[in-house]
Amino acid sequence: MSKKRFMQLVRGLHNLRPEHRGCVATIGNFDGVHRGHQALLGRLRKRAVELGVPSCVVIFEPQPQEFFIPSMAPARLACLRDKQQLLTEEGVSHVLCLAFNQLLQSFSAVEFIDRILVHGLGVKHLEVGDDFRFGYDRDGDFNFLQNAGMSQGFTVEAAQTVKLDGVRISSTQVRNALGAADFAMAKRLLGRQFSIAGRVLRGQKLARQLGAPTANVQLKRRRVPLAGVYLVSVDIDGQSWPGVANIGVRPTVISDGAAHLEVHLLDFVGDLYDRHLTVVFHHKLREEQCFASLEALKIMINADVATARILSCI
Ligand SMILES: Cc1cc2nc3c(=O)[nH]c(=O)nc-3n(C[C@H](O)[C@H](O)[C@H](O)COP(=O)(O)O)c2cc1C
Ligand SMILES: Nc1ncnc2c1ncn2[C@@H]1O[C@H](COP(=O)(O)OP(=O)(O)OP(=O)(O)O)[C@@H](O)[C@H]1O
Repeated sequence: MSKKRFMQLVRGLHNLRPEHRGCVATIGNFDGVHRGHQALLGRLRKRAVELGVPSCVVIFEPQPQEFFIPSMAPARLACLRDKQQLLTEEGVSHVLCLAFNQLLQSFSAVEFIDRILVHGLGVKHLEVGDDFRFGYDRDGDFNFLQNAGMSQGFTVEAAQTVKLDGVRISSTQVRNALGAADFAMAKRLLGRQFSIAGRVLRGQKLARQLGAPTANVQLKRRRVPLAGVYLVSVDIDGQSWPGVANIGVRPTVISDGAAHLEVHLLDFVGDLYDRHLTVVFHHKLREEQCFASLEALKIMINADVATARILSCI
């Protein structure tokens, strides 16, 4: 059954309207919306129904680690658009996206509760994970929230940790699985296959000369948790095509130094510019390499395509 729903994105406290107030809420990065997040969101949904109020997820953009030390921040599993999509599928009524900046990072736990939860959202109930911490120096925890809730008129509950094979599911664990090209493990942690979605941009048109036209999927400088050449399938308007994808800086050709996602769809004829694609990753074929010539790169890409045909049985 399709879970297609409507969700409203509210950017910044100043855009909150009276109808957003009096909700049940949760807070966090929700990068990738893995199975731990999904369990928490299930509880949130249930509470919203019981209390007859909307549900709200408070997220930050950039994510706090990206604000503090951008170069050390982990790769993103999901950009804001992906999170919006995934949280919509989880039945969230609205997402409050706060800019994580100097001001927000300076909020003490008391200020955070006061300004965001009480004055901003008029929260009735808060659902958090049992390890949740917040506020300047992460000095607010579950007990702190519960005490604040008792004096400010909201309830707080902690969701039990969701584990897989005895280990707490986390965005970090998903990134590690992807880094190791363990797509089966990533699927078990996410509850779905890992994919990257984006619009097709115009490339340098070199790929045609290499015998494998590619769709360049926009990454908007987002750091992704994969690098190398992969067997993929590509969803376009409900149809799925097998393909090979490269994520990397393309050392063989003159490039801008940024990571690109390029995908060649097997046996596809047509124009993909400006279309929105979802690239689903299945298997790592090899690392990206710097070849001595375009001819050598062409031979390797042909070999990648041949391997992909064998693996996807076409
Ligand atoms: C399956 C596949 C494998 C690739 N492997 C490499 C590689 O190992 N090294 C590299 O420099 N570029 C690699 N590329 C990227 C090509 O250099 C790139 O597709 C080409 O430069 C065309 O770019 P354009 O689409 O901007 O014209 C690969 C591309 C594909 C589709
Ligand atoms: N496995 C889990 N079980 C239950 N709750 C979880 C689980 N993982 C995260 N949560 C809760 O979901 C909310 C959002 O978590 P958040 O995305 O910030 O962290 P995370 O998934 O643990 O990722 P990271 O690896 O980056 O710490 C928090 O309240 C957190 O406690």
